[in-house]
Amino acid sequence: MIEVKNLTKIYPNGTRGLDDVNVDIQNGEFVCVIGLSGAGKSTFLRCLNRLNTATSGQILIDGEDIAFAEGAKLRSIRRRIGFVFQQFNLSTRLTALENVLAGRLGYHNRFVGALGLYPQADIELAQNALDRVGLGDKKGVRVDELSGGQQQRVAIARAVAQQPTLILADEPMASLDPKLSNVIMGLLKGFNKDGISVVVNIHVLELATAYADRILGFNKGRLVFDGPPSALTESEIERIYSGSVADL
Ligand SMILES: Nc1ncnc2c1ncn2[C@@H]1O[C@H](COP(=O)(O)OP(=O)(O)OP(=O)(O)O)[C@@H](O)[C@H]1O
Repeated sequence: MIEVKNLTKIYPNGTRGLDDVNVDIQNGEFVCVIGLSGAGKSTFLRCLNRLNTATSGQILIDGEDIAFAEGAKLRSIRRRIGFVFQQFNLSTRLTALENVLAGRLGYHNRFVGALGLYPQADIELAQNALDRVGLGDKKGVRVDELSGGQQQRVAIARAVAQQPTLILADEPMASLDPKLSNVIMGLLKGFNKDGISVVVNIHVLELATAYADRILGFNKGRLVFDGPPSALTESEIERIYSGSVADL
């Protein structure tokens, strides 16, 4: 369970990326985060796994506050959180399997990755993850020879190979042909059904309402909606999307 309390992020230039956000996310939930560009969706996700550090507040993951954790404590929490980026963040000169194996790095010392000395159990886990995203036959292919959609599926397999309790996905379809949106959301939903909590930033409202158990709506760094898709009335949608992008 994730408990976010009074989370505020003020960037060095004074922008409030997050403004006093309070939210609990239960184990196994599929949460979609919506809002205009600049509303704070990425800041929220990046604070949850500490790619960004908040200015104040708490982030309790299973009771442990990670908002300002460092060193071994941060590493041990982070390895159970998979992150899927808009731009995939793969090592393009490595194969699909090597990229997925990188999801295991948090479990080993630094020589294992550098020398490619992954245990057989990791190789099987990575192969299974690639099979689950439908790319088992591409394991030996360099990822720069794969399509964007295939690369994002490799990135999802890497996150899954971490054996995470939580996957965070920051606009995972934004760099892809819209036709692939349902493929990516479907994969995330499948892993969610296995018990992994999923939080996805998404700008397509119809996809958010189709897949989410719960929607979080941000506006100018503030959480202005928290509820199931069925509670997302026209007036709530207006509240979430009020203000122009230029104001933010
Ligand atoms: N590194 C930074 N330095 C200063 N301001 C930043 C930084 N990163 C984000 N911001 C600002 O913080 C606010 C929230 O940005 P954030 O990227 O979290 O929004 P978002 O909802 O994810 O938008 P998008 O959908 O465009 O990615 C915006 O006003 C943005 O300009």
